[in-house]
Formats: sequence, structure tokens, C-alpha cells
Amino acid sequence: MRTAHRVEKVRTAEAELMARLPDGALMQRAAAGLAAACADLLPRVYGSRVVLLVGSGANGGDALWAGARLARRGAGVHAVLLAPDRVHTAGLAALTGAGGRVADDPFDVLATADLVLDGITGIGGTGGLRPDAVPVARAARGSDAVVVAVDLPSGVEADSGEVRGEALRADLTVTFGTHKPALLIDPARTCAGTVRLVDIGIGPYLPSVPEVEALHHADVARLLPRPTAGSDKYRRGVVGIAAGSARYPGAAVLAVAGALRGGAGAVRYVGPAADAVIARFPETLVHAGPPAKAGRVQAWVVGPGLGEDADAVRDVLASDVPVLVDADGLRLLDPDAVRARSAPTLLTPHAGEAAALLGRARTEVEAARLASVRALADRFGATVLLKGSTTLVADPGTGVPVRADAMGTPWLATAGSGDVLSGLAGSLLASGPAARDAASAAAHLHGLAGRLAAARGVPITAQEIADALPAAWRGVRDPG
Ligand SMILES: NC(=O)C1=CN([C@@H]2O[C@H](COP(=O)(O)OP(=O)(O)OC[C@H]3O[C@@H](n4cnc5c(N)ncnc54)[C@H](OP(=O)(O)O)[C@@H]3O)[C@@H](O)[C@H]2O)[C@@H](O)CC1
Ligand SMILES: [K+]
Repeated sequence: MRTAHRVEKVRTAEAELMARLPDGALMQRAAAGLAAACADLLPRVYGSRVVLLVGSGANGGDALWAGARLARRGAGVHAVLLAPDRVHTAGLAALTGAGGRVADDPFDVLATADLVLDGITGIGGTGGLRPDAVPVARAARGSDAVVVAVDLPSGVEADSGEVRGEALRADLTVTFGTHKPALLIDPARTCAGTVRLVDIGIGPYLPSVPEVEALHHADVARLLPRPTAGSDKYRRGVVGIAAGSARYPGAAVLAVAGALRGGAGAVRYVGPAADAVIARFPETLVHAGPPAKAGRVQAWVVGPGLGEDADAVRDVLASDVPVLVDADGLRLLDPDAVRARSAPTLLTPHAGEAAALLGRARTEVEAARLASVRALADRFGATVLLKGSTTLVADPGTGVPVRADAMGTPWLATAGSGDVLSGLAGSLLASGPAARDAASAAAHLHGLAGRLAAARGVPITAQEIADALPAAWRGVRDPG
């Protein structure tokens, strides 16, 4: 699992460790890791042209010390000083002592650079790149050089993943000690490129509960149900799907398709699309409705393609089992009914639906995804899965890390893809895990299924995502 901590926690941990070490030791660890990562990227260090973008803080110091190491190995290193009067003096002395130089003209050296180290700002930066840094950052990005961000891409908000102005998009980010939330959450994450973590020894001083966590295959594998010899279909869990309408029967079929691949022992469909569901999936138990009369289930999914059937939403929310609400269900739900529930509730909005639930603009939700998912979870007292290029899963209250999942691919943005996800997540929910675990496992499997279905770079249908789910289970359980 990758974990990310807030700046305040990183600074506290660094201070505790620094008090036990000689002056500058942590920066040397950071610079050594950074220089090694740069050396790995360059065909050869000797003779390569490296440009350092150096801001006013210790982030610039890291870049200068790493630049000194590369200069000692024969690289031609130029430093572009964005705040010459506040430069890290020891770092600059080390660079010049190793044969590096301060650039006379940033654009000249950037035009021929092989590698640019972005040390403008790290965890101390806020508010996007400043006006004097913008043309330099654009020239770096527009050059043929590979761009390596020091700790964070400059211009992003470390704690929230917001980008409030312009940021410098990197090919690789070398981060120190722990990930920062911005490296796991869009839109900042997309500026980071590949992320490499350098251990500088602060791990023991960081809180055990991070701000954000991202699950690996093995973490997800542990969340997936495994039937035992004593399991029957009821013990494995029955998931009820209240979805579809005369107008949108396909949503019911796709939600059932996801649910059948989610590990529940049986899928019970309730609603007006029973014929379409049975025609495609004869193993489904169908009932015309209402949900309250359909028979026992261990979890409900309500909403995909539901149209205007507010009664179905009300019925399902009145049940005493875990409930997932998606799509039309999110529009029709009564917030008080959600808050009054004692069994878990999982809401699965995309940014537009989240914006409607919060009474904000969609662009606001997209710009501040971490704050938005937490606000929704708190407002509804429910687990929330916010869809997007990274999926976020939050529980209400503080002290529980938000889960971020970047397994998805842009090809997943296709009609019906969300219906498959709700069926899948509901099916996992029926087998008994916490809503947060069911939601994050579902997001990961759904993302991997999308990747597998689109493996040859071709457009995919929602049905193909559902069909790839068994391969995604195998991929997660046996990544071999
Ligand atoms: N502590 C340690 O032991 C270790 C720390 N390490 C490294 O230190 C980094 C943190 O260093 P830091 O605290 O000096 O902050 P940093 O990110 O360099 O920015 C500082 C200054 O930038 C300015 N500024 C703000 N916003 C800005 C903007 N948008 N555009 C331009 N400038 C802006 C602002 O000054 P202002 O101009 O506002 O007065 C602020 O004071 C960390 O990310 C890691 O790389 C590693 O070596 C490991 C050991
Ligand atoms: K940086």
C-alpha cells in the first residue's frame, strides 16, 4: 500500500529525526536519492546537460546538492536561480565547487538540456507557479528534456491535490520520506508523472494513520471474498439490484452483469426490466417489485437507470442492510433518510452528481476532489466513492484515510460503465466487508477490468468491462 501524509506531519517527523542527526544529513539523503534517480534516466551522466530550476527554499537546496553530485560525475550542470537573494547557500557552494554554474540566460540552457530538475517549490509551495517562474517552467516543458520534480511538481497544493494556477508537469517525481496527498489525487497527480519514493528515514516518526492511501493488488486481494467448503449461496450473500426502467432497461442488465462477477452467491433483480435481465442472465432471481417484497438480501444497489422511481429508493433506504445508491438514486434520495440509517450506506457519484449533492459547481468538485469527497461523506454520514480518473473513497469523520485508486483508464468513461461498477460494489458489499473496503476493491477491479478490456488501445463497451472482471480478479489475486 502507498501512503501519503500531510505536510504538517512530514515536517514534525523530519524535525524529530533531524534532532538526532548531524546538520544537513536529511538533505544529503534526499539529494543522493534524487541524483541516483536522474542517473537512471540519463543514457550516461558524463557529458549530459542538466538544468536545475532553483526556488527560495530547501526544495531548491535538494536540487543544488543533487546537481553537485551529477556535476562530480561529469554532467554539465547549470542552475537557474528564481530567487537569487534567498538561494540555499550551502547547496549553491556545493554545486559551484563541483564545477556547476549559474546560468546567465535560463532559456539558452533549457533549449539544449537533457534533464531538468524542478526544485522551484516542494511542500512549502502554494498558489501555483509565480509569474516569474511561469515562462521558465513552460520553456522546460517545451524542451526535449526529461523533467524530474523534486519532492512534488512545483505549483501543486501538497495536502489537497489542487492546482490553483499553473504547475510544471514532470515525467518523474522523486519524493522523500512518504508520498504527499497531491501525488495520489487529481488534478495534481497528473502533473507528477511516475513517482519514486526515496526513504530518508522518517517512517518511524510519521503517524501510523496516513491522510490518503492507495491499495496495491495484494491489498485488494485480501479484501475479496473467498467461498469456503461450508458456503452456500445465501452465506456468500445475496445482492438485490433495484435498477432499470422501461426507458433504461440496459442499466439493469449491466448492473446485474457487474453483480454476477462480484462474488455474491446470488443476484436478485427487482424492477421493470426483468425480461431483459433474464434473457441475458438466466441465473438471476427476478421480482417485479417493490423491493420490500422481493425477499431477503444482504445488500441493495439502487439507482442505475431507475428513472423517477423514488419509491424504490425510499424502500431500499428503509431496509436494515447495507445499501449502495448510484445514478438516478442519488437524485431521488432523501438526505435525512440516509443520515437516519444504522446499516452502512455507500454513495457512488461522479463529479456532476457530487456537485448536485453538495450544491456546488461541477468544476469546484473536480478542482478539490479530496475536500469534496470528505464533505459529502460528512454531510450524509455515509461512505462515498467519488468516480473520476482517480477514484476516491471516504468515510465520514476524521481519522480514516481516504483511499485513492488510479487503476482506471480513460476508456472506462463509456456509457454503462458506472452501472457495472455499482453492481460489482453491491455484490462485494453483500459478502460482508466494510463499505469502504467493498468500494475500494470494486474501484480497483473495475479499473483493472477496463485496462484489460482496452489492452490493445481500442474503445470498450460496458459489457466488455463486465466480461473482463474475472480476469481482473485473477490479476489481483495472482499478479505473477
Ligand atoms: N526539512 C527537511 O529536513 C527536508 C526537506 N526537504 C526538502 O525541502 C522541501 C521543503 O522546503 P521548504 O520548507 O523550504 O519549502 P519549499 O517547498 O522549498 O518552498 C519554500 C519557499 O517557497 C516560497 N514559495 C511558496 N509558494 C511559492 C510559489 N508558488 N512559487 C514560488 N515560491 C513559492 C516561499 O517563500 P516566500 O517567497 O513565500 O517567502 C517558501 O518559503 C521539501 O519539499 C523537500 O524538497 C528534503 O531535503 C528532505 C529534508
Ligand atoms: K519541485
